[in-house]
Amino acid sequence: MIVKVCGMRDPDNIRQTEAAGADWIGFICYHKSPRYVSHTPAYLPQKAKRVGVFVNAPFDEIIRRAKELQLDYVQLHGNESPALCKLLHNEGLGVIKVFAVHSLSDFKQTEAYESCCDYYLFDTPCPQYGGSGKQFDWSLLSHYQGSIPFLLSGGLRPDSLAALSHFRHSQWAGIDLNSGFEIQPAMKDTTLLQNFISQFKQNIP
Ligand SMILES: O=C(O)c1ccccc1N[C@@H]1O[C@H](COP(=O)(O)O)[C@@H](O)[C@H]1O
Repeated sequence: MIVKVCGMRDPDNIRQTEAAGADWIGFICYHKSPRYVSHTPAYLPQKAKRVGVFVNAPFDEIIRRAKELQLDYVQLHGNESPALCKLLHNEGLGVIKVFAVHSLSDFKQTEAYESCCDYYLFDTPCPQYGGSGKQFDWSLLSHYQGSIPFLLSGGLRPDSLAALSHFRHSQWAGIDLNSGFEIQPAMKDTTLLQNFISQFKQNIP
């Protein structure tokens, strides 16, 4: 299982999060977010994959930030088209398309992205596009029958372990941790993260 920790910008906090066992570390490149990363942190993850989070950004901006932050993946939270995903994929970037899950009809939209995405991320709908701190109804995911693996996101917290241990889906590939582990926006509690990640990986390998 992949454990992604998102919304980071402080160099020491990034280093400690990587040491805590995060497989992927995310940088929010959306200027309206309180976790916005305006410049390249003095430390970038070396072992963990680097993920940039965007909301309706133009192709050129995504490519510029991908170079600056040495991104492995781009995570797209807006109305990005399959054509844009394809262009980014052709540039050598891994593509994670995000879908806000309101109802089972939302899974229909995923079909158009199957040939251009590496992962999907299912998140809670919110006006700010992400970082809501709220969980959605995971039982809706039983209606997702696509071929692309997905990360589960939205409001995961230190006390989510029990619920995660009961969750099952053949395409479930990982989780995304964000505001539920913060001391303040963009600063994670790395002791909480270390405990959570080690228990998660022991129980759900
Ligand atoms: O965290 C943000 O501020 C943010 C803003 C805009 C788009 C995405 C954002 N974060 C992503 O939101 C999800 C869920 O976060 P949370 O656990 O509910 O706080 C996660 O994928 C973050 O990458």
